[in-house]
Amino acid sequence: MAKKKGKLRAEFRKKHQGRVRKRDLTREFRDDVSSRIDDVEQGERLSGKGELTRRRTIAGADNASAGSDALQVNVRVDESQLTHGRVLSVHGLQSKVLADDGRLYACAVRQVLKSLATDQRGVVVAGDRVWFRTEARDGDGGQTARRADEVVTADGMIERIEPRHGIICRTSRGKQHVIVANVDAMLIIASAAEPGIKPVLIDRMLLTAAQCEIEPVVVINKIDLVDPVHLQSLVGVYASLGYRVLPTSATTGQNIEYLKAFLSNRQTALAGQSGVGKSSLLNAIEPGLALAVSSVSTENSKGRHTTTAAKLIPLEEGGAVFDTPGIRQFQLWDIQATEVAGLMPDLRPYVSGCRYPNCLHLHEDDCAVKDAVADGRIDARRYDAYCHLLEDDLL
Ligand SMILES: Nc1nc2c(ncn2[C@@H]2O[C@H](COP(=O)(O)OP(=O)(O)OP(=O)(O)O)[C@@H](O)[C@H]2O)c(=O)[nH]1
Ligand SMILES: [Zn+2]
Repeated sequence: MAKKKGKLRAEFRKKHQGRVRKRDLTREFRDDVSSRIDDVEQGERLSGKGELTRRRTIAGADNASAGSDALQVNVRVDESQLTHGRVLSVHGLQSKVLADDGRLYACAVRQVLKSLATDQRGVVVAGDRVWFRTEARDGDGGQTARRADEVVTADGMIERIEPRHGIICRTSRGKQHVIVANVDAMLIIASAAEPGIKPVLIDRMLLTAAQCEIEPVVVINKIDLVDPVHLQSLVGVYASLGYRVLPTSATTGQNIEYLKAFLSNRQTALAGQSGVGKSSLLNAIEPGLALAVSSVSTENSKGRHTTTAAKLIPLEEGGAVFDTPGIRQFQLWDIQATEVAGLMPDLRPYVSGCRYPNCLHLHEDDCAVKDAVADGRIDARRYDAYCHLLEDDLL
């Protein structure tokens, strides 16, 4: 059956020279591959059993002021015939998918999903939850570009991508590219010393987490190198804003068990500048990861900085972490100057009190945010960080 469909698909692709557009979804094609797609939002009924939803695939899926729309395709299929899994990584046209039963598959993506997405490159990303059809190994030869250390047991064809949450995007040449999806939490890792703590970096990452609607946890690693008393005021500021702050030490094991439990039921992205101890923390949490982590950290630096492939690493105790160079060196992405204050919980309550609706809270008169800084309701350091962020990155 799978083979027959594959053949039909190949014929159809050939006929349309590999490019299938929505208007090409004729009855002929749908009958051929039993693909029934229902464009619910545009009210354009093509058949009765599927849906095409327009969703924002931007950082912060529901953030009305950031980024552009992209099509995310949801083809409802008979799931009893399919296997469910998580995409660990994407290599060209192949995705490595971990099925719920622990088997690894090398999957291609059904052509109709690719053709209905606006950005074919981003049709499936690490972290995606997918339904796929398993295929015989000797099928259509989808066994290329597999790394030697990956034990892939079978091939598959991704038929459905579940709706995403927690999307992290990158903009290049004016286009949004989804890097990872279904990020439940973000560890914003700083170190108490070597390198010393940089609150501005923490603030930036907190902004991005807020924009992506991802739960942040501020981890202050290498706590063994300092007297914790010196960190009290900084920790106090973040804690008073409602952020979870966790002092850790990969060396002494402080709070490693807590972190382990936290990671065990989530998909978590790790962010933080080089040398703060991201790999060391992961190794402390799961010593068995040593190889995978050190192979990232010990590659020559050129290789390490040029790779942009996102990878989801499943953990023994459940949960998984994203290892993504692009997220490690967190930059501000796709944030407009006017939305920054609204993403900061301490500034947000005052924004509506400003005289000008588009107030940037810098040099404007009658600014409620500046008034709150002047009488101590907003921490001066946080306001200072806000001004730097705007002036250095966004204006
Ligand atoms: N004293 C102390 N040293 C630590 C701790 N965690 C990590 N280190 C050291 O800090 C250095 C950098 O640690 P890594 O784990 O490689 O840091 P990283 O954040 O993964 O760095 P990149 O891979 O460059 O992004 C290593 O020499 C570690 O031994 C800690 O809790 N305490
Ligand atoms: Zn203002």
